[in-house]
Amino acid sequence: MNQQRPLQIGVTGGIGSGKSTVCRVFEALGAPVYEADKQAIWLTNHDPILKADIIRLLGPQAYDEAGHYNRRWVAAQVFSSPDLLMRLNMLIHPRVLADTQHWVDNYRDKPYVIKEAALMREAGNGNTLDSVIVVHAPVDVRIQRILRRDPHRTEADIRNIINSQISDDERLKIADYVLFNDERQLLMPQILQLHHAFSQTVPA
Ligand SMILES: CC(C)(COP(=O)(O)OP(=O)(O)OC[C@H]1O[C@@H](n2cnc3c(N)ncnc32)[C@H](O)[C@@H]1O)[C@@H](O)C(=O)NCCC(=O)NCCS
Ligand SMILES: Nc1ncnc2c1ncn2[C@@H]1O[C@H](COP(=O)(O)OP(=O)(O)OP(=O)(O)O)[C@@H](O)[C@H]1O
Repeated sequence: MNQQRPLQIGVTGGIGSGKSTVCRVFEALGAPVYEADKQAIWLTNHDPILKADIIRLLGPQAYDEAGHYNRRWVAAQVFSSPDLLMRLNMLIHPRVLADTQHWVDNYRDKPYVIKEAALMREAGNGNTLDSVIVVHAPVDVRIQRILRRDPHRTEADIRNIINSQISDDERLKIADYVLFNDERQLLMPQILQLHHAFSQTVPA
């Protein structure tokens, strides 16, 4: 396919909805995937200006003795303080957005690329995305999945994170497509349908 740029597709969803699971399937189908949350963490450890900004915002405990970003401690601070979370987001997101644009340039020959992120249009990501997929699952199912996957988190921790994120109703409003990852509907056929559609669409 000879086109100037790939379609940029966002994948978002609440904690435990199945964003990463969905992205692994897109990847197996040949789509490059940018994992914004993971890349954000990488930047907190490798971008010295960001590191200094985070220490200024949260204090030296944001990094452990070896100088690594202290995710558990930071999570305890920001997921119980909307103001701190917003300030942390404001430090991290401009860097993630810039990093994404460089990344996309590597894939001009692909029909579409995927950007997985906890925050989507609410973090300004929407400006560069052609479509947003919301992965949706009921809260109770998500909590059970996270309790199984992350033994260090309690149900109260998970509910705190859910309350720090936009509501399911708000998230569904920004969706161009919804993937239902509940226990009733099969995920694969839904993903395959989107893969075929994106593979045939030429960006405007
Ligand atoms: C807050 C931090 C320390 C929590 O780390 P921890 O290892 O405990 O959790 P993890 O990263 O697995 O995230 C837990 C859940 O919260 C979501 N999440 C991550 N960051 C955010 C955020 N800023 N706002 C809302 N939800 C978020 C994740 O998608 C996941 O669903 C860490 O996620 C972080 O530094 N986040 C800021 C980076 C960011 O803004 N990511 C989004 C980039 S678009
Ligand atoms: N349809 C499914 N059936 C059973 N388990 C699933 C399903 N979808 C996801 N899971 C499991 O649920 C857990 C959460 O899924 P995943 O990590 O993909 O969610 P996420 O939205 O990326 O999570 P986070 O918000 O924490 O980044 C994982 O252990 C995953 O294997």
